[in-house]
Amino acid sequence: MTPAVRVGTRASALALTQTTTVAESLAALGEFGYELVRVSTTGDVNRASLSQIGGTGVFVAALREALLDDNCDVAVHSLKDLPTGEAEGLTVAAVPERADIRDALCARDGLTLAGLPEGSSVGTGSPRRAAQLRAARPDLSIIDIRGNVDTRLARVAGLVDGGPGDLDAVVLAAAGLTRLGRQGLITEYLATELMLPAPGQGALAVECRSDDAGASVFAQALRQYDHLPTRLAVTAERAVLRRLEAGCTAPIGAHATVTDDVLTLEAVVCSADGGRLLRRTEITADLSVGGATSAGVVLAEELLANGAAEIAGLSADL
Ligand SMILES: NCc1[nH]cc(CCC(=O)O)c1CC(=O)O
Repeated sequence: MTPAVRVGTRASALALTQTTTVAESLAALGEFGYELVRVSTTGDVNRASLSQIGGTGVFVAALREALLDDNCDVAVHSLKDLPTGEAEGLTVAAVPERADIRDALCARDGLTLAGLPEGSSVGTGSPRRAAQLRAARPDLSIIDIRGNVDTRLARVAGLVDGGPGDLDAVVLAAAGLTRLGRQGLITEYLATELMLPAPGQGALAVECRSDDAGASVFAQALRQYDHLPTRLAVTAERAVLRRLEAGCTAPIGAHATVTDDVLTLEAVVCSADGGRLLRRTEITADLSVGGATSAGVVLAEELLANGAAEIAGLSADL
């Protein structure tokens, strides 16, 4: 009997549902058992504003340490929380098929974004969401919020029982809400024309030690679980972020779609106040990881050539 594969996860409700789905799929593909190893991360423990904790990878570092210390065999991350740099000794061995990429509005009284009265308060901790909200609705008051999905939902007046209800709406990733069974609270799926998601939003990454990526009991299952169109899309999106030398809290959105013959990549760079949005598209027929990376780099350079660094306060040079 093969020993159970140890699957590292954050301990939040969202992480646990995501990880359980991944672990079940892998275990079924590879015919092995699994156990969950819960790891708490700086992002979970520290309640300060995400922009304040700063740095990339607040949700990820402890999981990576657990892998490197051999406390688990694979780790499951939300791909959008994964820093774009390589992690020494570790490999993203599978990117499963992506869920809904959109951001979602959860508002009081079933309101949509257009229907929110003038001056309404909308909570988000994401500079990218804040800037695009301000661009669409300059009259709104955007409130910086933190906490897990249920804590944020509880801030909306009358949305869930017993919450403080001090806001008119919050914006969250549709994928996270759906994974938690909270999709019924979504009052509008925000169109990507209005709100480009974070690079990697709605996708997961399964990471393992590079030594195990080729030959371990679970390596074959990871290869089968990898979904190439999703991997190409997130590779292109993350290449934009990487070339712009920006992290997951930068006011940058990116979204790629992959059909049988082309990859279409869109990206937006925003000023914090939403006054300037620079948005461009790049298309490539090279459906390889290298081709997806190049598309992201080319698009980032076009954004830089049009003032992206100044608009978003980035330090990247052309
Ligand atoms: N930064 C936290 C985070 N990381 C991944 C998700 C949602 C699920 C996803 O995008 O895959 C969330 C919550 C949110 O942004 O609403």
